[in-house]
Amino acid sequence: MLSKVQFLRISATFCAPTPPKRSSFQQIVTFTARFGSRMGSASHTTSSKLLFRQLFEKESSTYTYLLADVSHPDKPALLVDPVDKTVDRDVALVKELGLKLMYAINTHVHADHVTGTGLLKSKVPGVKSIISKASDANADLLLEPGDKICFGSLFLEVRATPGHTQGCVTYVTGDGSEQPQPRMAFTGDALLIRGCGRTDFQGGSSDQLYNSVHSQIFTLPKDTFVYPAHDYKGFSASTVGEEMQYNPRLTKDKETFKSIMANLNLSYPKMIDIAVPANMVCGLQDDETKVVS
Ligand SMILES: N[C@@H](CCC(=O)N[C@@H](CSS)C(=O)NCC(=O)O)C(=O)O
Repeated sequence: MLSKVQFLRISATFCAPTPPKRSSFQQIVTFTARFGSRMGSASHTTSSKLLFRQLFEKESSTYTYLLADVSHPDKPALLVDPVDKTVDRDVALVKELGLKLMYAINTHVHADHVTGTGLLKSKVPGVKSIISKASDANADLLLEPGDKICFGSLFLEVRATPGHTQGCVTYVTGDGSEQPQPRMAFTGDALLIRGCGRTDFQGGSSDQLYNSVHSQIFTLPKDTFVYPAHDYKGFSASTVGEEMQYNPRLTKDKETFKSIMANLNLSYPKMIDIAVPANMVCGLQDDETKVVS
């Protein structure tokens, strides 16, 4: 029997070049982009076939992202960084849009809110939870850098971007003619718009975060859209080029960055003692029937 990690590796290998088949992922189809956000429609276009929604949870200022391949007969979908408090909204939206939710994915073990992953698994049969192996958290599928998450003909690739936490990853839409253009990077808390995640707990390291952003995100094409897990300033999206030019922390040299991060003087997130243990089991405690709320 294959382990979960082996399963993912095989999916990744077969994902892009596999000719269309009838079921689940590993399919190559075409898609139509439909954008929306809490601040109105995003002002950009991407390749057709992709349905994309940016959703917001106001207490923790968290963005959740819904992506689906609507040209595929099953309309396979995934949610990035769902929040427990807004799961009912997200499930209703998935239903209204006629999507088949396959994956509930986290960019990292959040400290400020409980992930919606566990609730989604209990409310939508068949949904698989996903997080990085480096997070040491439990989930159905544990990712390593380079792995791909396929939904229909589309996929996200996994880039390791530790520094805010040890297991942070950034999910980037695929590179290829059938994938959305410009590319889209779901950066979690590694890169925020004109900011970045703090580095003072959960194995955080400003040295590592600087390296992660510069090597894994700032090397993407400049027109790549940046979609973070949080925003505290009223922004909804940025681009790699914009952040390379205007990010007040990450445009500095590494030593200046480290000094900025060491002097943020932020108070600990209010929910940290509840959120971290709950999120280490993807929002489920003990077993899949006991859900943290
Ligand atoms: N006040 C909020 C927590 C705000 C916070 O610390 N945000 C984190 C991401 S969630 S762990 C962060 O990295 N912020 C960076 C920054 O520069 O603000 C609460 O109590 O939940």
